[in-house]
Amino acid sequence: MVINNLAYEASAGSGKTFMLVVRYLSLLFMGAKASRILALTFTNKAASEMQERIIATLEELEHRGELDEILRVTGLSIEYLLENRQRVLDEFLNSHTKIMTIDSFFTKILRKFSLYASLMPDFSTFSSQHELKLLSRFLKEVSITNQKERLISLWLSSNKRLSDIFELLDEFYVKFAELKHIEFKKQNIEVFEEEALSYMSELKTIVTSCPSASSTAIKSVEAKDFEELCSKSWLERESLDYRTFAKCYTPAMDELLHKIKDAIKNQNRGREQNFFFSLKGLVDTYIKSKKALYMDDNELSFSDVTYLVYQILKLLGDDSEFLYFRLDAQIEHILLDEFQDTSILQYEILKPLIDEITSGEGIFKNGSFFFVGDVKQSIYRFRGGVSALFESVARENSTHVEKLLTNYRSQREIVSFVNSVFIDKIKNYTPQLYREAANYGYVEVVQNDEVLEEVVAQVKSLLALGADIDEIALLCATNRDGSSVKEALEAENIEVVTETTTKLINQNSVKALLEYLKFHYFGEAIYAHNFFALISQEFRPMCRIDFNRVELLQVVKGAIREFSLFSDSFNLLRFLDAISRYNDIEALLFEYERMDVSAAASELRGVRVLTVHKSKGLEYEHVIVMDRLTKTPPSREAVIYEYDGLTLENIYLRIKGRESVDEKYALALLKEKALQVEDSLNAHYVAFTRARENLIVVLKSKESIFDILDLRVQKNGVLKCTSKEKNIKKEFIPLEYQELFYGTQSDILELEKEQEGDFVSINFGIAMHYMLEMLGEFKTKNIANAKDSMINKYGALLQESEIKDIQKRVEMLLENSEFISIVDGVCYREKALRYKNSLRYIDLLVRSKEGYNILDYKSSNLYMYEHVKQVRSYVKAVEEITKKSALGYIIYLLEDEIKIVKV
Ligand SMILES: Nc1ncnc2c1ncn2[C@@H]1O[C@H](COP(=O)(O)OP(=O)(O)OP(=O)(O)O)[C@@H](O)[C@H]1O
Repeated sequence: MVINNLAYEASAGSGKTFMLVVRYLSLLFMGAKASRILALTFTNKAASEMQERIIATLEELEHRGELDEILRVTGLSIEYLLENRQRVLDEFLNSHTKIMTIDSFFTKILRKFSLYASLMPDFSTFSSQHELKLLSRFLKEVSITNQKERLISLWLSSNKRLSDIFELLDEFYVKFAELKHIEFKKQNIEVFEEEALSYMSELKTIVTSCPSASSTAIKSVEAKDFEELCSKSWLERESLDYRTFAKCYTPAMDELLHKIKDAIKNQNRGREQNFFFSLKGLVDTYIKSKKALYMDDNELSFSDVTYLVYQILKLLGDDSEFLYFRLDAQIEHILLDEFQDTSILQYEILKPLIDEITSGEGIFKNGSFFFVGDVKQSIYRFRGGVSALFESVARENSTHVEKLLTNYRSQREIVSFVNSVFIDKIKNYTPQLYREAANYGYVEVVQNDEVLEEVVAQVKSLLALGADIDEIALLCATNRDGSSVKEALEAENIEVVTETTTKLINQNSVKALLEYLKFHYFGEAIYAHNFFALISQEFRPMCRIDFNRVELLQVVKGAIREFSLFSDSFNLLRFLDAISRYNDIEALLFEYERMDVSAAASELRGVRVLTVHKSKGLEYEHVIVMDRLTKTPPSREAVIYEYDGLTLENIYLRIKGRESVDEKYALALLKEKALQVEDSLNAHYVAFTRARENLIVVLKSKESIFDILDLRVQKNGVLKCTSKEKNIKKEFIPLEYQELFYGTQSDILELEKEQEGDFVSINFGIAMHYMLEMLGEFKTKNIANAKDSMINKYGALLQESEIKDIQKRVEMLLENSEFISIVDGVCYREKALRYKNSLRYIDLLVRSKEGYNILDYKSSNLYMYEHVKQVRSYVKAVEEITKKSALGYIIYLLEDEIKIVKV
């Protein structure tokens, strides 16, 4: 039976994702609505793959391993499942599913409650210039607030690059909630420096006054400044009674040694306080710059989104139920993948939702909570993932935790090899069992300092043995190594698939659709020709589509249908899903290059070259894991964060040699090093467990990243490549695709649907809106300027008579006393206009003493019913969010009258 509150903490390849899909399908078969199941992953790739896995499992249910598990979990009969499979699939494909990344989910929450953060709901998370803009704003702000000195001293005192300081600011910003309890005070560190130097001079006196002191001893106690003093190697010692000072040693020297160490320790601590004090001060400025950026440009990074959602949650305090009320109304079941990578902040945000479900007191009494993860695969500590969270969340929610003991992915040789390598390395490692049928497999550990050559030779030998090229993966440590491998393989005419080639936007079908959209937007014939070339069809003239009348998603769906672009089904589904996240055609066309969505794996050809981090959750028949091509750079992190379980206990400034004078710091450093080792072990564990049949590890003889594993050169099992029947592409069944529905803007700010045949031109409407925006205050004296701005921008698209007409309508508006009284208050104008002319959101929001007025301008009253519906939804949204009363008005600026309709 379904256990409502369940987690799987299990090793790689044991079927966690498998169980997640089983869970999802079991819920569907038991009657849960797909729109009420929230399934969160960490990457877009994982989200798309889960979606596809659900579809594929339903399509091939009778042949899938999942079937038995669904039967076990649901207690339903096989006949029932098979009879209902098509219905469940149809419902799934036609519902607003909620399978997405945790970042997208938070973005949806923020859109819904954006007014709490003084944001418009149409903020963007895509801008390619975001970091640069932030840096320039921050520097400006630093200069205005006279903090240049502070920034420079911080920069100098940490020996860091400016970009490192920037990274630190961001770290502090992300960890703001965890850092709250730690205080920093400015200190005078010179006293400690003087103190240390004066003890040093006493020490020097002792040594130099000893006639038998060696010249080395005398040189050892010379220091012209504090810095030189700190570089003395004898500071690492507990006593000076050793070779260098053998001839002049007295116990008084040790007393001085400890006094010097203490003074250095205090100086270091003071320096640390000053550093963090300055940093914290700058963090405020940094946050201010961030806020300015998202207020002015409506642009946010994902960490801003998480930060703001958290802030809203705290702001609402006990009222936070309100925040979740509307979400809860839609979410009945929560499924979380790769839970070990969840950060504390992310969990804090999810917690009220989980609490509601696990307490059984929400709207849905039968809600369920399910999460899977493997602490051994936690490799995102640098992003704030704290693996201890898994255990603590399970405890806190009284979650039933189960293990999965058998590896369903790999052959015996690989399972045994992994067990033998990690049993003594990873804490609490439980050896995995292997499937009965998995009696084969091959593992080779090969040492060759010519790593690239070896890797290419290995790939060639796999191919010669008949390996399917799409089933060979090469895992490397860095992107740069990936590029080198790619070049080396391509030089041998071996096809390669890398992250760039796997980008969705680089797939032919998607490229074609983008060209299609460009043609309809820009009107250049070249795009139309490109489109037909990419879909291998003969050119034929097309009528241009007006994006103000037809939704972007409909345009793309229309093109897929009209040109029968069904062969690349999964990529097209991914594309449809991805574009539903863009506000409008401009946002898509100007930012699609940053679209972080990868192509469906089944559609690509070549050896997969990817970093270990990117290989998480994936599996391949043949895996080659290679050593780093260059030396591992030393850790550059300036700050050490010391955690006790989930609590950030302390933070330290990394100072060279500090560990020999400060025990607390030395302990923290040790802990940090142990964690780094753990990270590396986990990364190797992830890498080795990706293989199904054959695993080859290529290592260097010196400075190998695998040194911590004590690997020995070996060959186990027999290298075999069974060439399987290639996936024959199935006929694509046209899907009735619907925009994935996350309950955000679409329900609050329903898209305006202007229909064909509007009698005034779209350009006319756009230009009129623009002029109204440019007007600023609603005063007649502003008309001339606003008109000029409008002509500047839209003059070329308008007839002279239309310009006059617009001016006349605006003048009439400003003479209308009812309008003037409605706009009496603080006015917030449509920000999305930056992206040109979007008519979708609230044109004007007026905050008055009584509440809010929402105004929507229209140049024609042909679609009054639609308009009223739309503005009503705005009113409802604003009232709900602000808890103040709101009134909606449609302002018709008609040819010869102003008509105001109150909704
Ligand atoms: N009960 C099962 N019966 C049949 N096949 C299974 C079962 N569980 C898992 N598998 C298969 O084993 C492979 C590994 O499963 P899955 O990817 O779910 O493991 P995982 O625990 O999520 O791994 P990782 O932690 O490495 O991401 C998949 O090919 C999956 O289809």
